[in-house]
Amino acid sequence: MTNVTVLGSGAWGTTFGQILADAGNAVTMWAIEPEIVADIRDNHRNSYRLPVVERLPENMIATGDRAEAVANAEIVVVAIAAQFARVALEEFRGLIPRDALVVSLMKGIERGTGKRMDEVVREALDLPENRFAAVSGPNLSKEIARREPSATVVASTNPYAAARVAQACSTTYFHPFTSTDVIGLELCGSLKNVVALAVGMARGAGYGENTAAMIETRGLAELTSLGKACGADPKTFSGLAGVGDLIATCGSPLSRNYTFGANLGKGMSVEEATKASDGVAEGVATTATVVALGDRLGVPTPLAAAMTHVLEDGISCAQMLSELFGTEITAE
Ligand SMILES: NC(=O)C1=CN([C@@H]2O[C@H](COP(=O)(O)OP(=O)(O)OC[C@H]3O[C@@H](n4cnc5c(N)ncnc54)[C@H](O)[C@@H]3O)[C@@H](O)[C@H]2O)C=CC1
Ligand SMILES: O=C(CO)COP(=O)(O)O
Repeated sequence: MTNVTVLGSGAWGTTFGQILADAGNAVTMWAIEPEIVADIRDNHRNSYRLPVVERLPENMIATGDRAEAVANAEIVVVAIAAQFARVALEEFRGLIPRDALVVSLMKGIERGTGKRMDEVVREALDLPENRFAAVSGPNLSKEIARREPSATVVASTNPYAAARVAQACSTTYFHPFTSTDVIGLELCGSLKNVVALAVGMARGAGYGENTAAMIETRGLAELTSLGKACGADPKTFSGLAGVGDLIATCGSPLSRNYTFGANLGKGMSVEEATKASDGVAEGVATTATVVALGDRLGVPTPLAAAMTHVLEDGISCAQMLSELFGTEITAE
């Protein structure tokens, strides 16, 4: 049994807390929202972010006090909306025990700095690389909350840390694999959200399988070239965190990114789609950062660029797809 604290009690944070509790750990949930803390603590529910679960496990408690939340933690898991991760984690600086591992579940890139979540978490907490791990894979929270079988990848440059975190979240229905490719894992999780926005948009506009397959395949190529230029292992992109997560996210209305895109495709504005979203659609903030990253590395990012025009200039799905094609005929 390990003492694990989860920072952020949204849909995925709470679901991951349930996995950790099912795996036999003592789980403490922390949230910035007092009503969520009270609901988990008093009712064993998170009716705000995860109503699909009738009763959360008994070995899962909650507090809104930062110092109390992490005082005895051996593993600290971070599941906060990516754009708020830095500011939220800076409040925990100096509070987390010196030997605790810190794990990011987040799938996004920080706007302004263009930094991945492994960089943001380590900077905010002043954390050495060997105490960091990231978890990413085809993990739609509502399915896993119902304990449907699924798998994920735990990556750390420290194989001991990856193995320890994988052990802590291994259950009969949730199977973690390990990896040392943190950069690849982070990029897969963040960039697939941009692809899911585009596929959702095409679906919302009424297009079928060919269009979806085209966006997914070209999106994967874009994600892989960017990843390679950043030093990622290309194998990661064909694994669970890459193709696996693309299949899950681009194919399911349970994905907030897919649904956000679908709402745009049906004619909603970005503001309307944001209001309609059931939680954070990380791809919205990540899209422009992908274009900037591509520009910096000299890697073309036509899909992210076309989606930036959707999000910033309101172009239609048909215009987005025609931008994606371009006018030049090239080798695949
Ligand atoms: N929902 C899912 O199926 C999955 C989500 N993820 C990733 O996990 C991360 C969290 O996702 P969800 O829990 O589903 O999102 P959510 O929208 O349900 O919850 C977001 C969380 O961020 C917290 N937050 C926002 N601003 C904050 C601040 N300033 N200080 C402290 N906390 C703050 C909220 O309180 C909430 O707990 C995202 O990066 C997402 O991409 C990864 C895998 C699966
Ligand atoms: O990352 C996810 C599934 O693996 C969840 O996707 P959304 O954030 O789009 O809901």
